[in-house]
Amino acid sequence: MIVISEVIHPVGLELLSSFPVYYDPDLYQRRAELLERVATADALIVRNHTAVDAELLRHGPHILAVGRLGVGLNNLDIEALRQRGIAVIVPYGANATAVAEYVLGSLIIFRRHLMTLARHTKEGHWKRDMKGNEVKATTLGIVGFGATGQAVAQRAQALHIRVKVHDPTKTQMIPQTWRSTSLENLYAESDHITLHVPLNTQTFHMINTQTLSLMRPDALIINTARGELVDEQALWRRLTQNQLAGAILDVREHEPPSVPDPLATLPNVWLTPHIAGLTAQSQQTIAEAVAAGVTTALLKAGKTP
Ligand SMILES: O=C(O)[C@H](O)COP(=O)(O)O
Repeated sequence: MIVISEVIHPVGLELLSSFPVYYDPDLYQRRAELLERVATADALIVRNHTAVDAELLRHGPHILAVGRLGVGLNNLDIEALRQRGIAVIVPYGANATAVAEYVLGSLIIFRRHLMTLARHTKEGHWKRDMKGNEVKATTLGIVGFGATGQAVAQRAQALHIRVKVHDPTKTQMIPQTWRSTSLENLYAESDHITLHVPLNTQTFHMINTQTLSLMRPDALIINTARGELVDEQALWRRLTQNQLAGAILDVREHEPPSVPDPLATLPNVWLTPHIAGLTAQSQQTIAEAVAAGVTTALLKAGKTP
């Protein structure tokens, strides 16, 4: 039995249809039932809401493979999975284009004030005095140089944006002209900063009062990675002191954020519901890759459809 506890593109269900599948896109919300369901599971397929931890693995003694319909792994206890010898299927890079297009698209729209102008114009105004800025010759600081950071850098270069990258785990892969001497310098030099690192103990609240103080007052922060990378209270303080141009946040410390949401009241903060990586194309590619990976893992373990 393959248990799928969060939403998957239909192509994934089709590809897995030769195996018995239990699919409930809301199952992650009912933990007790999920723990019962995994008792007979050979494989589990999740997005970012299902905590695949020691407790779940205890309840799923037969699990051979875990498929992740995305690339962030902070909801998976990787060490526990490794100890059990469970195959972890991750479609690395499959939503990099989606995220990179979101980052560059929203950056241009923000710097040209296009959301405000489109609203004003529909309201009957003809306001031609709100001059936007070009992104050409500005500096984009990219934190993290995995598949997504690389996709952002390539597109930024095509737009004649100066690219600065910091990723101590991939220094040799970063072209010399893109390398930032330190994270502090990247923060200080960038007109726009975009985060593409995983959430872990080192990256939790990496954007905080101290690091925000290094940034220029006209800097824009874009976070499409994980909400917990940003100390939202510190960000709110910085924004309300007019010490930052704005923030584009696709991910939040709590999802959905609790109401009232102080950040939502600020006009220079744009919020989207964790969709930067979600396009028709990325979801299809991800489902195909995870279905193929889970199938291979099950066949290898002698589980025939
Ligand atoms: O980790 C990811 O790839 C993105 O945050 C999307 O996550 P999701 O597919 O679990 O929604």
